[in-house]
Amino acid sequence: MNSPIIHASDLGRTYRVPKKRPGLHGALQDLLHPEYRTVEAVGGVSFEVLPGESVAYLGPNGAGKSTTVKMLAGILKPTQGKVRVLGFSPHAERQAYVRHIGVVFGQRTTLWTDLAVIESLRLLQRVYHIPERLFQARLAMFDEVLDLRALLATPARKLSLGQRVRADLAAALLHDPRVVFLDEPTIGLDVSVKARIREFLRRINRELGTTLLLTTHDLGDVEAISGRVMVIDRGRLIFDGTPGRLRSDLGRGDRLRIVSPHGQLDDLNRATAALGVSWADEGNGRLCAVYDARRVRTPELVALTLSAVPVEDLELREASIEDVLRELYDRSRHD
Ligand SMILES: Nc1ncnc2c1ncn2[C@@H]1O[C@H](COP(=O)(O)OP(=O)(O)OP(=O)(O)O)[C@@H](O)[C@H]1O
Repeated sequence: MNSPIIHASDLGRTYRVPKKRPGLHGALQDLLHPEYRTVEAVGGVSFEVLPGESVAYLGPNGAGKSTTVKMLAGILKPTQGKVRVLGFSPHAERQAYVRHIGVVFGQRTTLWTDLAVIESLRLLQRVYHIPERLFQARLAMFDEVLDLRALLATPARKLSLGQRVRADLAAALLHDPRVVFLDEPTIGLDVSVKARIREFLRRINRELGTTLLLTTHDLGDVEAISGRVMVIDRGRLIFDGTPGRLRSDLGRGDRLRIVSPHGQLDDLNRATAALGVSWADEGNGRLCAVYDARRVRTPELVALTLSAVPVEDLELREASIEDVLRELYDRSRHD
């Protein structure tokens, strides 16, 4: 049995932020006698990650995702709990630790902005003592999916966002790290670059066994890359499981939509009342039932619907991960 390579136990982080007092007098007071309040970004999360896993770390804006990634990557020191990755304490042993991990931030580059991409990669080759043969082999592999060669001579500051993220991925993975943390790697990218990056991450996870932990707001990333989803909200873990379990645990939100210009809402509601399903009129002869496929058998619902009204067209849609997450966030906010 594989033992975990990431251990987070009651891991938390607060920030001290200066209070702002109103008016000119307040501004002067802030300057002379600053007062602080404490903001809890991550309130104590516990999880473990096995080698070779690909984990999506999801949550609404401000949930604490980036803060967690920064603590895992050794950039931020936790204010609570414990974290160990690959046997290292990331912040305390940062210098030795960074040789074993890769970090990619979609929103900012880790390349030297004035250097041509190849010069940055050559510098990293020296930092990580990568033999020339291996360096060339890795470049060739990256080039296959990321189409890197075309970018090598360009300084990072002149790259488009999509080109820059591709170069950043190459830089973060050059030393063949065992774990890679990615904070919104596909943010702002067009569909074709996104597809390329997803393919690349899938390959390094499947073929090289690289462990991935990525934050994203793009559920396409989750479907394409991750076998496990962790959801954080207001600094707390509210879900940890497979994308399939995320859907089945929260199966509500499945939809049956019909086109029935002559169908009566009352007839439909009467026919499906025993199942506890009610219908909404969406206009133009379209009628929709939102139901929970764990409780209601879809074939039975369809049969009752077809016997109640004349149906011209029928469409079934499973709850998407997006629907499910929305419900999860709503539920967590009302707890
Ligand atoms: N340097 C900082 N100083 C003060 N507060 C901060 C700092 N960084 C983050 N926070 C606060 O901590 C909380 C969590 O922020 P974090 O960036 O980790 O969330 P996130 O889930 O990554 O959000 P997003 O999806 O918007 O990127 C937020 O309330 C944020 O305002």
